[in-house]
Amino acid sequence: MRPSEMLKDSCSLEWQAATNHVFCQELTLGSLSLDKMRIYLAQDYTFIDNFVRLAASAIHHAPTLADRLPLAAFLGIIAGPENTYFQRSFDSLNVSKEEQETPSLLAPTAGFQALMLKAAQSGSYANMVAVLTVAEWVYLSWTQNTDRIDSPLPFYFQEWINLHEGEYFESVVEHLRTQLDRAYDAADGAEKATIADYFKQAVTLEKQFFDACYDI
Ligand SMILES: Cc1ncc(CO)c(N)n1
Repeated sequence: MRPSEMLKDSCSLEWQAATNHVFCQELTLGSLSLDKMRIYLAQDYTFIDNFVRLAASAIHHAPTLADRLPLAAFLGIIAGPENTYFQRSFDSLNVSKEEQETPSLLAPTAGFQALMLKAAQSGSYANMVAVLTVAEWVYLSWTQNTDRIDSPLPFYFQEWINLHEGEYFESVVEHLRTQLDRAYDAADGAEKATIADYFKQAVTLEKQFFDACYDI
């Protein structure tokens, strides 16, 4: 079995909770309250900032140019179309400049920030790709797990789905999983335990990140 599959299976309850979350179901059905979407997007924009920094560290630590380039190309999507998506959504949903730029961080957002920083500062490529793989694979999985409706969704729902499904995004997740598989295979016992810990913490935070939008 691929190490990435084994890591996923070792926290399957948390994985199911994150990838079948009511937030994702409501978003894809168009029934998600706009207040929850505003909270989510403002929190997630700070997640994206830390994701870009962690991905940049991973790009630096990847073994070869061939390993580096797919993540570098993906950062271009985040810096381009995904960033524009956030700006257009903030405008359309009337999220204030203050909420966009300096929202008070909810606990899972702060937790993710700390985990990403810790992974980057560990200097271990394996730890970095463990967190990055979870972030993208959980999103691919929820787009695959959710139901769709025939009538058109507002762009701030539809484009968030589009950014996390399809052939290109599947190739990003496959690249990250392959990087994680190799780094895990090359790790010793203690390092493997650390990688598994990063993986599970990230999955738990993904679930809590959605939960937090309902707690306010
Ligand atoms: C919290 C979170 N996890 C994963 C993704 C996917 O990039 C995201 N945008 N936000």
